[in-house]
Amino acid sequence: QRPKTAIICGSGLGGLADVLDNKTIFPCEDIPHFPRSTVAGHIGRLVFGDLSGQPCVCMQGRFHYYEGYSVSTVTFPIRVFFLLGVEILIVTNAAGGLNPHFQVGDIMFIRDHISMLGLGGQNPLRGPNDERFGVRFPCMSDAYEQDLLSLAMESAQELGFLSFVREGVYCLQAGPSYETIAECRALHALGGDAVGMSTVPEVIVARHCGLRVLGISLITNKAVMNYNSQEKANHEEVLAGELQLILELGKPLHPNAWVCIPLPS
Ligand SMILES: O=P(O)(O)O[C@H]1O[C@H](CO)[C@@H](O)[C@H]1O
Ligand SMILES: Nc1nc2[nH]cnc2c(=O)[nH]1
Repeated sequence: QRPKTAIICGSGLGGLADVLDNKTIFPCEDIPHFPRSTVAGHIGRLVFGDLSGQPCVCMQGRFHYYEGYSVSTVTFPIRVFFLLGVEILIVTNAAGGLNPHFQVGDIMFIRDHISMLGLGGQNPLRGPNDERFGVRFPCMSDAYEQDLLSLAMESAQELGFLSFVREGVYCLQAGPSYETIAECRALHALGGDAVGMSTVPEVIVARHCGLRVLGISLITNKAVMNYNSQEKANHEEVLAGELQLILELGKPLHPNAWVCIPLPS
């Protein structure tokens, strides 16, 4: 059965694919033209299976611009999903919290994004437009679908997760270095609630070809905003994020728990 939903697992969040039933797994290196995953916490394989009885594909490990790939290579899998018949894309990521009210372990449903890469000219749709996928000038004011966001909020409420579920604006910076204190302050002043190095190019390509998008950030660390702080962003802490959330939620974990994934039928 062809998947209707694709889920991209963020840093350290590949465990999400473990909850699929009837799994069929393809390593990315066996798929023609797919990039290779080079980052710790990104296994690099496509896992097909059923989530709550619905056919899904999970990309266990994504590709990033800072790995040396162009933004169009990073987003190649999205077009493959589209051609497979996927209609809904759920993008997840690990992100640093810019909003002072956010805590480590919070889940942020993405309301909107600010792309430092995109504003700087690195848009995955740059170049000749392939009309088979979408229009030359796609709208992005509705990039993150309100209905999916409301559904996600309802699921979070049903699961009793509202105390640590937020909504906010995700900022993309190119990486791989983490932000300076001044950059964190600037991104927050611009309206950013969380910062990371992924997701936005995937969302742009998904919206171009008409996929419905739900974006979810797991706040794995608080961005350092103050020169007196001794905190230092590091990838080990980012990868521990899922563990932190599992501890917070307690066990046994609801199969869809950490992201409250709503799958519209
Ligand atoms: O966005 P994902 O892939 O979840 O990973 C985030 O975590 C890594 C940095 O620790 C960066 O790759 C950043 O983008
Ligand atoms: N850029 C960036 N990416 C992250 N991914 C997880 N945490 C962070 C962070 O603080 N900054």
